[in-house]
Amino acid sequence: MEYKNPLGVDIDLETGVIPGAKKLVRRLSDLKGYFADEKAYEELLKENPVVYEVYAVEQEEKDGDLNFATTVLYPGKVGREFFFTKGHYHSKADRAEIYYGIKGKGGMLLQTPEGRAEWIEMGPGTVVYVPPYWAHRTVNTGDEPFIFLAVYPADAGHDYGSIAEKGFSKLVVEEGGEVKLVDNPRWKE
Ligand SMILES: O=P(O)(O)OC[C@H]1O[C@](O)(CO)[C@@H](O)[C@@H]1O
Ligand SMILES: [Fe+2]
Repeated sequence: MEYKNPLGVDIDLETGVIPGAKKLVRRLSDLKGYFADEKAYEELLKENPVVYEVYAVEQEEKDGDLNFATTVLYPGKVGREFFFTKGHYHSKADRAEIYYGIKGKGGMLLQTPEGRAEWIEMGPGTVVYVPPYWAHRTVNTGDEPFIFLAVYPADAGHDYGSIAEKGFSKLVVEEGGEVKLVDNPRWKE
């Protein structure tokens, strides 16, 4: 038997950086078609801000193993809609996931393939259980970076397809200084 070596790393709780992790950067241009307000998107694209960064420690895609990653999701809006991660189902749809809030303020938007949406507020210390089959997207509803940890099966994979095409059934927007969930006009089952 070949055993893997255990690993301990210290997440920088201020910046979300995991030393030695693989870094991925997603700018606004990587989120084309994702935001409802296309005019506001084109306008902000001139600056093309970084929307989020991911620091991932990933294993081979094998049954039984675990990956983990921090995400630093920056504050901002496209029109009324708060900055978010792309969001995905898992390629192996029955794989679950755990999120843990580290810093800042936000939430998770989840939905079933039929479009039943749930919103869970997140702050430092919040644990979110993402059950099998639920798509998940995190949203920054605050004015500082929203940082969290995700732990997910190494063979879960990311299925971005349907979310990229039609989004979630709800949009997370600012209305009169408050966070509101409204129907996404582009959503269809
Ligand atoms: O993969 P997305 O939807 O862009 O969101 C990024 C975050 O979600 C994960 O894919 C985990 O579900 C992580 O890699 C990262 O924390
Ligand atoms: Fe996931």
